Amino acid sequence: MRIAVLATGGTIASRLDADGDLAVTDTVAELLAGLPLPAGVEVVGFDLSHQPSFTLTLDDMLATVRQVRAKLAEGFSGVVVTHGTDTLEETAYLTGQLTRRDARIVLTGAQRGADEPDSDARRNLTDALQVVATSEPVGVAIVLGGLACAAVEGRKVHTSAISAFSGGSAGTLALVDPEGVLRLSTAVRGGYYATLPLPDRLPRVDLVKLVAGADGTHLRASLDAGAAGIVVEAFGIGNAPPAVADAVREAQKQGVPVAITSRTGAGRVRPIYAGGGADLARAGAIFAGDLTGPQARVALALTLAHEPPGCVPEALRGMAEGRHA
Ligand SMILES: NC(=O)C[C@H](N)C(=O)O
Repeated sequence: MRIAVLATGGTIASRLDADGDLAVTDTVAELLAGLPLPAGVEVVGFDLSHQPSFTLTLDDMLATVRQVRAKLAEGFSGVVVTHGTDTLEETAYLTGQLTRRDARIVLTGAQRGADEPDSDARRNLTDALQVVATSEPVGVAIVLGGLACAAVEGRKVHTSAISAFSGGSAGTLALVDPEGVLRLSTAVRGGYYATLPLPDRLPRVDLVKLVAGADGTHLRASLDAGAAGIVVEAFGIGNAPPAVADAVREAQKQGVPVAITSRTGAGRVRPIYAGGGADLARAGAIFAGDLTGPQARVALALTLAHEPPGCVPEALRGMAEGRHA
């Protein structure tokens, strides 16, 4: 089985520089040097970029997905992407919606630099190769800290712990250790735009997190900045003060969709409170299921790039509910 390893940068490829700061240094050849490979696996490495993931844009991430699709089209059986963990969930969500749910694609990274004695860099890459090459495909996944979660479910939940990713309510797809891969579940969401050509670029979509006493200032700033869509991390089950609903109405008038998520990080949003979510829904906001703010932001950018304006709400709900385009 031939596996392509696409390196983009991140801590997995970083070492301390002369100032004592972590900086991306390692090439894919250095990442792979001396790495134990699963039996029957041949690996070919490609350097896509050398960036910490906090500098990546959605279009950089789209370029990575383009390379992932290209490698599969060239006949590679699977692809591993090495990536910084800070924004890995965005690239993972994008990849997960733009490729087939059962494709052999794994994204991985590390929490400790490659020159730390207890670095997780080599272990995570070894685990990623095990998962991507396992006999029954696990699907498009994030592998870090000994577990795999679905690419469209994963989110970074710890600043420094080795086990920094969670699959949220969807849980864990598989455990991975030197014994091998132990499958636990199957992803039900993902692959929404797997069969369509990739868009050339993704539109600007902003994410606004609400705090008590918030008004419409930040939504209006996003409109002024030319955002094509806005995601709000609202309170609880999807509530916001009336001033935010006023800003949603303004966005609606300008043809800019606003999606509602919850800043709680788990559970589905529903428009059930008078003066809160019910007013947001009447103002035209789209309730984005249980997507996190960053997931909904990528999902909204994807729907805006693929759909005529009238179909954006339905497509966004479809992605959140695990339907397929
Ligand atoms: N652990 C990491 O990879 C974090 C790093 N700052 C990055 O995202 O590039």
